[in-house]
Amino acid sequence: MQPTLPVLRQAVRAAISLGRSRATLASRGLPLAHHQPRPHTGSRPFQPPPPPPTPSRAMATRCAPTSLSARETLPSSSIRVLRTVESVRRWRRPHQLDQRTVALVPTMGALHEGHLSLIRAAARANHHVVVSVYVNPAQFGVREDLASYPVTWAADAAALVRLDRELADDGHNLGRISAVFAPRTADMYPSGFPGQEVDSKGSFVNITPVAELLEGGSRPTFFRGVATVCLKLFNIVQPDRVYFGQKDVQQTVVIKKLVSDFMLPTEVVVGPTARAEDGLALSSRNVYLGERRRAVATVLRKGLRAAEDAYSGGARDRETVLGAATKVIDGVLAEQMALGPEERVRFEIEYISLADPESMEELSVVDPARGGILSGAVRMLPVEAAREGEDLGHSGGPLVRLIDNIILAPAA
Ligand SMILES: Nc1ncnc2c1ncn2[C@@H]1O[C@H](COP(=O)(O)OP(=O)(O)OP(=O)(O)O)[C@@H](O)[C@H]1O
Ligand SMILES: CC(C)(CO)[C@@H](O)C(=O)[O-]
Ligand code: BAL
Repeated sequence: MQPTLPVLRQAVRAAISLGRSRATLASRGLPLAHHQPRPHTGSRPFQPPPPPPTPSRAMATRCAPTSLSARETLPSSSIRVLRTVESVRRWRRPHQLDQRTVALVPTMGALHEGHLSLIRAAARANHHVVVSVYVNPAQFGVREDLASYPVTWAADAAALVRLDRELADDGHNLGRISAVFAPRTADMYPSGFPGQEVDSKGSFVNITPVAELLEGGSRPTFFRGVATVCLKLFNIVQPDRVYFGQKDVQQTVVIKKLVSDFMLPTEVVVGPTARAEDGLALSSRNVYLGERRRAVATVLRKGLRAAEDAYSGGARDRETVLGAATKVIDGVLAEQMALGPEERVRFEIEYISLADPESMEELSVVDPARGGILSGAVRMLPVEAAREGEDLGHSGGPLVRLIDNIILAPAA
C-alpha cells in the first residue's frame, strides 16, 4: 500500500522538526543500486582485483596471496597498479627521502567527475597522487547490498589514464597520478574480516558521537567502517594530504576528527561537490535513477537551497530555516502525487538537518560566527508503473538513497 500525500508530508515535517535521522515511513533496509559491469574494449585490460566477496571471516582469511608482476601499470600510462601493502610501502619509501609530497584520494571506484575533481586538486598541490579503489565491506550494513555495489574497473582505469594525460598537458600541476592502490579484503583485514554486524568483534576505529548522528543513525556501522579503512589507508600510503569530497560532508567531519584525535601527520583537504547542470550532486548511484526519477531527484537540493536562501535572508532559527526547505519539498511532493502512477515519482525524505559544522549536533539557532551545515538524505522509491519502453535506470531502477548538503559559511 502506498503512502498518501498527507502521510508523506507529515513524515517530512516530523523528520525536519525533530531533527531525526530517519523519517517514520522509511524502512531500515538500505538496498544499494545494482550494477551491470561494462565491457572492456582496450587491448591491455586493467586486471581488477577480484570483485568484493560477500565477506566472511573464513573467506577473508582463506584468500591466497596476490602474485602479480612487480611493475604493473594501467594501459598506455605510467600509473602504477599497487595491490599489496608491501608494494605501496616499496613505492612510497623513496618519496619520503626525496621529500616529494604524496596525496591520497580514497574512493570506492565507479569514478565520476566528482572523484576526478578531487584528483585534479591533489595533482595541483602534490608531487604524487595515489588513488585508492577499494569497496570496503566494513562500511556496508548487513542489509545493504554490498554484492551489487558498482564495480567498473575498466572504465575507472580508462578515466584515470585520460585524466593523467590531461594533467600532464596542463602546465599548472605539481604532480600527476602516480599509482592506483587496489587492495583485496584479505590484505586490508590481515586478522580476517571482522564482519559487518553492529556487534562484530575486531580492530575498529569509532569516532563518536559524530558517527552516530544523521548518516550514522541510518547506517550504524558506516562511519566505523569508513574511519577504520581510512586509518588503514593512511597508514599504508602515509600521505601528506588526503582529499575528500564535500558531498559526503559528515564523512569529512569524521575524517578530520580521526586525523586530529590520532595525531596523524596528514592534512585533510575537502573539495567542493561536483554537480550536474541542474544541481544534482554527482554520485555513483545516480545511474540507477532512470530519466523519470532523475528529473525529480533534485528535490533535496531544491529544499536545501531554499533553506540556504532563508539563512542568507537573515533567518537564524531552525524552524524558519528548515521550514523553507519543507515548503519546497512539500510542493514537489504535491506536484508528483497529483500525477498518475505511470507519471509520478515517489520519494521519502529520510532526514533534513541543520547542524553544527564541527560536531554535527542539531542546532536550534545558527551562530553566524560558527555557521552550520544543512544536509539531508532522500530515498527515491522505485516507480510504481513503468510506461511502455521506459528506461527505469540500471538494474530496473531499485530504491536509490541520495545525500546532499550546503555549508552555511561562518561570517567573516
Ligand atoms: N559529486 C561529488 N563531488 C565531489 N566529491 C565527491 C562527489 N561524489 C563523491 N565524492 C567524493 O569522492 C570520494 C569517494 O566517494 P565514493 O567513491 O563513495 O563516490 P560516491 O559517488 O560518493 O559513491 P556513492 O554513490 O557510493 O555515494 C569521497 O571523498 C566522496 O565524498
Ligand atoms: C572514503 C571511502 C573511500 C572509504 O571507503 C568511502 O567512504 C567513500 O568513497 O566516500
Ligand atoms: N560516498 C560514501 C560511500 C558510501 O555511501 O558507502
